[in-house]
Amino acid sequence: MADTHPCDAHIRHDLRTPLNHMIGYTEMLLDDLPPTCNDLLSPRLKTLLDDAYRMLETINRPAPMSSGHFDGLFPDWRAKMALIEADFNGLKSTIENAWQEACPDVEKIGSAIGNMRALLESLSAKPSIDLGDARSQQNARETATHATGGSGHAGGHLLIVDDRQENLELMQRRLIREGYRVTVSNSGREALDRLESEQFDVILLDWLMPDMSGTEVLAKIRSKSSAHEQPVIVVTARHGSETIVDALTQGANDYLAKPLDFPVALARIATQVYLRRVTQQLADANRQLKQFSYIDGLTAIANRRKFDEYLMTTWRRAQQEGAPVSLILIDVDYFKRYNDSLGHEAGDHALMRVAKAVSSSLYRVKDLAARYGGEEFAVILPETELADALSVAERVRSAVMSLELPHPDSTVMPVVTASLGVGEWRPTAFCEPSALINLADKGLYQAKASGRNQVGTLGQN
Ligand SMILES: Nc1nc2c(ncn2[C@@H]2O[C@H](COP(=O)(O)OP(=O)(O)OP(=O)(O)O)[C@@H](O)[C@H]2O)c(=O)[nH]1
Repeated sequence: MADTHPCDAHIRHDLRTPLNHMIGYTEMLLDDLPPTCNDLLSPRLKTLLDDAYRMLETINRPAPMSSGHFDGLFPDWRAKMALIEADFNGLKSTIENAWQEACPDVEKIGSAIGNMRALLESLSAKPSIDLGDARSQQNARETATHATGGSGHAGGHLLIVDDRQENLELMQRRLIREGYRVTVSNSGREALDRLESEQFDVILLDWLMPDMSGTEVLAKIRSKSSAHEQPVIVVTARHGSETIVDALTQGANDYLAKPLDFPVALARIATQVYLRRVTQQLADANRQLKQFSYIDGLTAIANRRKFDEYLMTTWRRAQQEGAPVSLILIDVDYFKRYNDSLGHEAGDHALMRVAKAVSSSLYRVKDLAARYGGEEFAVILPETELADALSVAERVRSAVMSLELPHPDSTVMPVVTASLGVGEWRPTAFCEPSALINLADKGLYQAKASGRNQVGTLGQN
């Protein structure tokens, strides 16, 4: 239903608040009734709920309530209020006689009814009703405090943001019973502080709050996380489509209207929790897939694609910082002969061992060993000068030879050996990584030409 005037909306909101509390506590009591007193108390609670919902219909009725005398605008309120009070008194006397312990929240229902009566009386006492008065009287009666807590199963971690303590308490208790972990904040500011250090599956955000409105809180949340990353369900007492459209266009994932229809609220919360989980799983799977796409299937070290990307990243950083980059190219000697004499499977096995020897020879996290292609490997050494690169290359050469993999057909040694080429470059603005690859390749050619199983270099650019 659309509110007819902004003042109407506020007065209706103020009237709905104690009524919603009363309905919420009554529904909870109904849910929790022990079987022994179910037959006795359940009809009384249902009658109370029916009358409360009738009152709610009247409050939501699209008649202007912001000007004129309240009794003229809402003539049947006394009769409706009296019915609710009579229902409650009957309920209370039954409970007091026998079921006090089973119904711990009955006093909360009573105090919500008391608040409702006081608000209606104060509106009725005015010569003509006025928004400012209605709000300040209600606010004076209800102090907003905050509470945190809640434990439960891994149903999801929820943050409820609402300036009304009763709203927080009601929702928190009901959601905890559904298996959620629930944290509450009584202001947008406090909620934003929490978000700095805590993660929530879903945020239930009250739209109308005094210090920082739901709109502002949502804007701040969306400046940091998308709707996929941080679902937000706006909870609004305004039923007009304008508010709902506003909330959704500002990035809310969904909305709930007050008074909360609890089963509907549960279904919507569960949907958002589920969607967030699925989105996270998808993101994890994509991350993993990306990792796999960078790994060589045979040797399990970085593949050529990773090599190309990492060399480019290293190159760009070195351009900015004026740092040197060194590269080692490694070629297994006479590997065709190895395959031919011992078989392709033995060749695969040898390549796996060589890859392990190369990567084990690197001590810094930022150094990258990759399979460059076939029986060729490469090592990228960021921020490394030629002298240091030459000693890493020597370590690699020695590690390969020390594997002592028999190579009956090699004219270098009777074991698998490798030739290595090393280059160092300080990249300037206009040169590309291919220059460094060419330099290292010339070093490799030199190593081969000089008899293999050695490190060759043409130096630095
Ligand atoms: N088993 C196996 N062999 C491979 C693999 N990739 C490339 N090779 C073989 O490696 C050999 C490389 O041969 P060449 O390029 O002639 O080089 P080489 O025999 O090492 O000779 P030099 O480089 O001059 O010492 C080829 O026979 C390829 O089939 C692989 O994944 N597994």
